[in-house]
Amino acid sequence: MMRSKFLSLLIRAPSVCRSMSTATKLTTIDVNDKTGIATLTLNRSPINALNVELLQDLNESIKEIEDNKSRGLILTSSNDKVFSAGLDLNEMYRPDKDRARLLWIKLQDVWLALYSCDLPTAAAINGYAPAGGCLLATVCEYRVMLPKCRIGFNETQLGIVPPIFCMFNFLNVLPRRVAERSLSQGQMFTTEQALQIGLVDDVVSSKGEALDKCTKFIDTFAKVNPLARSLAKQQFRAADLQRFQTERAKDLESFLAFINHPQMQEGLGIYLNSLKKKQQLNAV
Ligand SMILES: CC/C=C\C/C=C\C/C=C\C/C=C/C(=O)SCCNC(=O)CCNC(=O)[C@H](O)C(C)(C)COP(=O)(O)OP(=O)(O)OC[C@H]1O[C@@H](n2cnc3c(N)ncnc32)[C@H](O)[C@@H]1OP(=O)(O)O
Repeated sequence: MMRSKFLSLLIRAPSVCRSMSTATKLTTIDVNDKTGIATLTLNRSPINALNVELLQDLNESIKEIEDNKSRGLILTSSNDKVFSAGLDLNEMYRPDKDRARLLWIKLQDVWLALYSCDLPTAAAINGYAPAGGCLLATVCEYRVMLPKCRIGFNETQLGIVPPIFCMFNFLNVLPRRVAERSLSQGQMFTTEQALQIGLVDDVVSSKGEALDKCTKFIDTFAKVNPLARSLAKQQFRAADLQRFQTERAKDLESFLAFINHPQMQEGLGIYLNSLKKKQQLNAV
């Protein structure tokens, strides 16, 4: 209630860029008054690892942007090196059962909200985007990336089976053969490789340019009837959405079974440790 009152006040404010930031600030929303486009920024320090709270916040922000009839949604990160490090591995290692369940449900919700989003969506990938980071980038309709970053679904490299929604995203973006190979090999692509295979649409040298490119992409729909555009998008995605709904419960149980497997736990522990060790080495 308070929140919507606050929002309506902001909407009337005559600023060029109005902020609809959520109270927790794990994501922020800025709506450009000139273009009507909302920029949704991931803002969980240090590396936008997707934990329950960030995913919950992301869901609320997507809904807020849709409800406020923005003209489009641009997803980006406040970190200048990492778009998102993917799922927070601490939620999966020695997990709290209820939180692990919630984590997966919230991830499914975010995917669903973006995959079926009425608005045109674009990702300004201003840093590394492994696994869940790649999921957020490839669920959008357009991607632009900064140089010297990496993107991809590295799950199989970690002994993890990529869920079906990773497959849906890749099949929307890449030729089937490339999608299958890169998912099953857990390939991570440099920015330049990603451009070459079509995983990203463009490469630019700054975040500002990335946001401009995303705005231009969304502007290409300016003269298209919004309902027709939205229904055409839904039509393309209907079969995936139907399959997702059919398999959603099973997908959740598979995830829980998978992360609770002793071998998976051992592997996760080693991997988490190696990430921490990397920092220790850097400090030497
Ligand atoms: C039906 C389905 C059935 C089964 C499916 C099962 C599982 C789920 C499957 C798929 C969905 C998605 C899965 C994932 O997203 S798994 C996460 C994969 N992510 C990664 O592998 C990224 C690892 N991180 C990195 O490569 C680098 O950290 C990064 C390039 C992102 C940033 O590098 P930078 O040098 O800037 O920072 P670091 O010093 O490396 O990290 C800082 C700090 O953060 C910790 N860290 C890093 N990544 C994670 C993470 N994903 N979760 C939690 N913590 C992370 C790192 O250890 C450092 O911590 P500290 O030393 O304590 O400061």
